Amino acid sequence: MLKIGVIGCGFIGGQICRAIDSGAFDAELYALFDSSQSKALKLTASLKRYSPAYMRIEELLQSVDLVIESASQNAVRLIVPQALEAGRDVMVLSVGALADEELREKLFRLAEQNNCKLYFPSGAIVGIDGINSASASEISSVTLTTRKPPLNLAGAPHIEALGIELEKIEKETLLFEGPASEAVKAFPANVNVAATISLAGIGFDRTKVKVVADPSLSRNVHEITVEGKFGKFFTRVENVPSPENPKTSYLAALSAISTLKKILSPVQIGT
Ligand SMILES: NC(=O)C1=CN([C@@H]2O[C@H](COP(=O)(O)OP(=O)(O)OC[C@H]3O[C@@H](n4cnc5c(N)ncnc54)[C@H](OP(=O)(O)O)[C@@H]3O)[C@@H](O)[C@H]2O)C=CC1
Ligand SMILES: O=C([O-])CC(=O)C(=O)O
Repeated sequence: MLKIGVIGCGFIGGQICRAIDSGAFDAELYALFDSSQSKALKLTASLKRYSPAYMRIEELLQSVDLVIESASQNAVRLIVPQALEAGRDVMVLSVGALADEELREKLFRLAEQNNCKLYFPSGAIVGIDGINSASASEISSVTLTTRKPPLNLAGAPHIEALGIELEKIEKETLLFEGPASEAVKAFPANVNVAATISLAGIGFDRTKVKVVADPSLSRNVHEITVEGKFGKFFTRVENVPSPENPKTSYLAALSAISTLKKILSPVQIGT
């Protein structure tokens, strides 16, 4: 059985743990880590089948087969290189960290050198399958427009730096427009999806991102437009936000669970 260690026990980590705990996978939830030990212990106490140990990172990396990062971009920088050096496969949710070219190249090099897999789930968007297919030929443009209820953007460096008063936004307002490389730094907990799109498609500098605060919304909406030799496609998803962390959409957790299913399955559907 595949032994799994989850780093980050918030909304996505919790959903992944509960899915494994349901017994639906040929996998064992073996270890947890979170910067808040009490959060990890509370999660363990809520499980029925498994009782994952709370471990120091070094111990966790020596004990599991697959590491799932569902913590933060900082955790990717600190922990994922060590995980790959230890020969572990890694699923990364805080994909925005890979906008850093040096880190990205390091992770890809370590994965190759150590014969490890790096998995980036589709997250809160639909259309990564199409971008993957289209990228087998030429893609000319990719645009992501993310619309969220204003308060779901709270705490983002862009909002803090510009002193934007989110609670005073009364109509649809464009807050950011620029390349994915800048978007993921401006909104590290809101547009990791821009990084996933960049990795699948035409890179962080050519992928265009708009972030819009819209007080008429109750859902996190992501629209993607892709043009290339294949033609053109447009996707739009209206995501139910997590009640625990409304920046994050429920679909992001489901995509991680689905990626785990794909890893364990002999049958692979979709690109
Ligand atoms: N790829 C995608 O499509 C999506 C990606 N995400 C990203 O996935 C990640 C998880 O999201 P979500 O579950 O909603 O987040 P939560 O905030 O609910 O949970 C994250 C947990 O990880 C902890 N944590 C943060 N940094 C570290 C660290 N360095 N080491 C150990 N624990 C850490 C946090 O602790 P504390 O609260 O103390 O910081 C928190 O308990 C986030 O980075 C989020 O931005 C989210 C949605 C979509
Ligand atoms: O969950 C979402 O809607 C998207 C998100 O937060 C991210 O990509 O970081």
